[in-house]
Amino acid sequence: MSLLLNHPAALKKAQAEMDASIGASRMVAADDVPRLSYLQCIINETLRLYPAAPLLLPHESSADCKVGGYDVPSGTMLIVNAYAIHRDPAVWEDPAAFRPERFEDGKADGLLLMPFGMGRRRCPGETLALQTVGVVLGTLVQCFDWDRVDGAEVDMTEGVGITMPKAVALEAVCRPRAAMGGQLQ
Ligand code: HEM
Repeated sequence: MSLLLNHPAALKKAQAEMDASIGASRMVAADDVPRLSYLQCIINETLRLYPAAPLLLPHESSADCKVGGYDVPSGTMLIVNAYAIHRDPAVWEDPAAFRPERFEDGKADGLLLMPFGMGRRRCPGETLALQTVGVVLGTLVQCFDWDRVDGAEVDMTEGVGITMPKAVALEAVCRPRAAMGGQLQ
């Protein structure tokens, strides 16, 4: 929501997708999420810029191995900096920019996006998490018009932690959309 408030054109585009694919006679449901392609692009782009677990979880090598030419002995703690990988300018064009369109039409397929980790210890809750985020964000976009408080840019400064909190909690103004009145009673 913070990124959408700072990028009103993306918010309008998400709302238009919601209106075209679902309309106002019912609220977005879990099985709508897979076909809301722009909403998915927004979620991917948000998890790219602000992965909830920026260093994933610590891993330990179970055998001697080589990673990127470095010898890694068995029993070494390995930390993967997904935050840096997601902002690598060699991979992502204009990496600091919020641009959900970079994920449209499979354009980012094959690029290293790993907010849920990779391999055998990848997050087992990924499907549930993406479905839940899709329904919650989709509902907020479908049912309300959003504005920043006094028009001021939302502060995106990152706080400190194993997960990445916002340093300044989000405050925003929302108004029920007239067309959704029937659903919000
Ligand atoms: C947006 C939401 C979520 C994000 C961004 C997320 C991200 C992650 C990440 C980065 C890891 C570590 C992967 C690695 O180090 O390779 C992880 C592990 C894990 N996640 Fe999630 N997760 C989310 C939601 C969930 C949910 C909803 C569940 C359960 C219902 C869940 C259960 C787990 C478990 C059990 C592990 C440990 C897996 C293992 O070590 O084998 N996560 N998650």
